[in-house]
Amino acid sequence: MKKQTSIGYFTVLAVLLAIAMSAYWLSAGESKETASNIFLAIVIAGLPLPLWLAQSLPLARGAAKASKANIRLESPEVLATLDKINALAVSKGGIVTEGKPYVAGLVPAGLSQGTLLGLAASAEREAKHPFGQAIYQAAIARQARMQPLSASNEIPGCGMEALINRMPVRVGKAEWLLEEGVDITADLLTRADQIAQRGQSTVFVANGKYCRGIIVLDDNIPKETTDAFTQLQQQGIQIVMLSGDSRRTANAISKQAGIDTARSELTDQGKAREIKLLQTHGCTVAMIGNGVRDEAAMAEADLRIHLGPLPEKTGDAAHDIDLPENSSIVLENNNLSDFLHLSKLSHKVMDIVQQNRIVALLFWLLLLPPAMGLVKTFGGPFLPPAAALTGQLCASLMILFNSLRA
Ligand SMILES: Nc1ncnc2c1ncn2[C@@H]1O[C@H](COP(=O)(O)OP(=O)(O)OP(=O)(O)O)[C@@H](O)[C@H]1O
Ligand SMILES: [Cu+]
Repeated sequence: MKKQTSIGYFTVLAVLLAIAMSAYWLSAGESKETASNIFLAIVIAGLPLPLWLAQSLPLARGAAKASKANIRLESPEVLATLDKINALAVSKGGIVTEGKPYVAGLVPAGLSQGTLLGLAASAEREAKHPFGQAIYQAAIARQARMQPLSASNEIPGCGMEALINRMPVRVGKAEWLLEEGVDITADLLTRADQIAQRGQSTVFVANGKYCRGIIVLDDNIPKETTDAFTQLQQQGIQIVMLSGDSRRTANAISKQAGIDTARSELTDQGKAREIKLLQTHGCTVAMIGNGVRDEAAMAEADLRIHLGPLPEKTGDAAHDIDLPENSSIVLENNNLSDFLHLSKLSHKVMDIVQQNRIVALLFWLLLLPPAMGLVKTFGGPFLPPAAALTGQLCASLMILFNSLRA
């Protein structure tokens, strides 16, 4: 958008300059015909067509290349922003990790493992959070005995509460259970800390006021993901993980994944604040988020990246590409290394834009002074409009061919 208005400015300037100079030469005794030629030559030489092509051609070329690699861009201008990105914010679940958590251990307190799992799964039956779903699936796989629930309520960022046998059963993070008045023994809290230091997540299960144990959840970190992080860091992009999980778990995972900074125990709004904080520190931030809970943070980021294929088309052809959650970039191959390739492409494209702008500038410097009559003051001719046109075409062609290298 900004580019568009500056193109408009340059056009107005060229016309004003043309009027002023032809009026000047008319008053200096030149014929009307010469004056109108001067007017034409200045307008043609001053038109910002090459300057406009300088950016739009390489960007369009880059966007076409990206599209071939199954990378959808909101607009080609996304590449210009991407060139400036120096921080990448990522969510933990589903971005750093595979996003397929599984129950990796049970730490019951005074009951059997099966009973603990069955109790938690009974509460998690309708859970949306991947942890809840993993617990429910594990209980089915292990044929743990489940009880009917009369009501349940999932509290985002905290856990699940359900009414089972007229008793409130809660499954979630320790801080939340403690707030709800649940007693958690120091021993269990220590166990959870030790588990978290391995990069696993823990959720506590409470029946009424009593904590019945811990469920340990694990989620793999794909090697391709850590490789992509390393290479992005080599390109000068710092990786920041934003997580709702505990500090110990988040720190351990970020260490395993080779991530620079981890921010943990964050709410939706907390994640959004972290993005703003990065920006006030001078960072241009891209974010790869995960689902509805990251929408607030995504909205703050300079670039919003969606990892994974586009949702099925609903059949209305009104929008040719309907990017989810206002994404700027969709990596349809669900591959983080595509972001790396796109980032490299953006640097190449913007280098070419820079060269093109120099070409456009040089031709201006070459054409405008003679068109204005600078050579005439030294006894030479005015620049004929046809020569101005040839010069502009020449600049545009040079820019076109240079842009093909993108
Ligand atoms: N249905 C649930 N069952 C059990 N625990 C839950 C549930 N929903 C949330 N929690 C607890 O709340 C914590 C925070 O959840 P949140 O969705 O904010 O982050 P996360 O999924 O752990 O991490 P990230 O945001 O990095 O992917 C979880 O780590 C978990 O302990
Ligand atoms: Cu920074």
